[in-house]
Amino acid sequence: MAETSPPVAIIMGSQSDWATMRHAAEALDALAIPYDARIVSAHRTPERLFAFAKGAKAEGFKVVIAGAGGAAHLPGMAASLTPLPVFGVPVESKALSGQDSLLSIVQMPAGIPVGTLAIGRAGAVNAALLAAAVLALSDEKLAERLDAYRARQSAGIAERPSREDA
Ligand SMILES: Nc1c(C(=O)O)ncn1[C@@H]1O[C@H](COP(=O)(O)O)[C@@H](O)[C@H]1O
Repeated sequence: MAETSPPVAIIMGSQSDWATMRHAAEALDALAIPYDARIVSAHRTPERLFAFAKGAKAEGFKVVIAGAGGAAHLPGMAASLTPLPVFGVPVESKALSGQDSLLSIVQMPAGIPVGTLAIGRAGAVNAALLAAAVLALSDEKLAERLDAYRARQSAGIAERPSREDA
């Protein structure tokens, strides 16, 4: 099948996850990496999950970023259905502050890995940066953009703390 999809799929269990997952999208934007963002739920849209994950590689995706909260089965189920690398982002839940999401994603049985990130925004950003690092292995121009991103980040950190917040 012809490769038509962008390299990164960002999937999430619910519209409510976008507030977190948009940070992954913004990090990919900053690196000029195209992506497709979709709502896919192992619980609420299992057929959609199955179709997406079974077809993701043939569609042309290279990496999947999957964010979910609470009983966050989406990343693990996606990983069970695709050979692509899956990075899981635990979305912060109201009841348990994302501890439930984190443990649901990180405790995969040996054999079906999900690269699990931190809870919330930092995890979403870092999932995008890990996806970028994977893609940069075979894309020299992207590797340069990733280096520049890190250099800008370093340059933006003051050497001494401002005392204004004290
Ligand atoms: N964890 C999952 C899955 C899944 O794992 O398939 N599908 C939806 N959800 C999660 O339910 C939470 C609440 O969803 P709503 O805000 O729609 O009630 C979301 O964080 C979503 O990721």
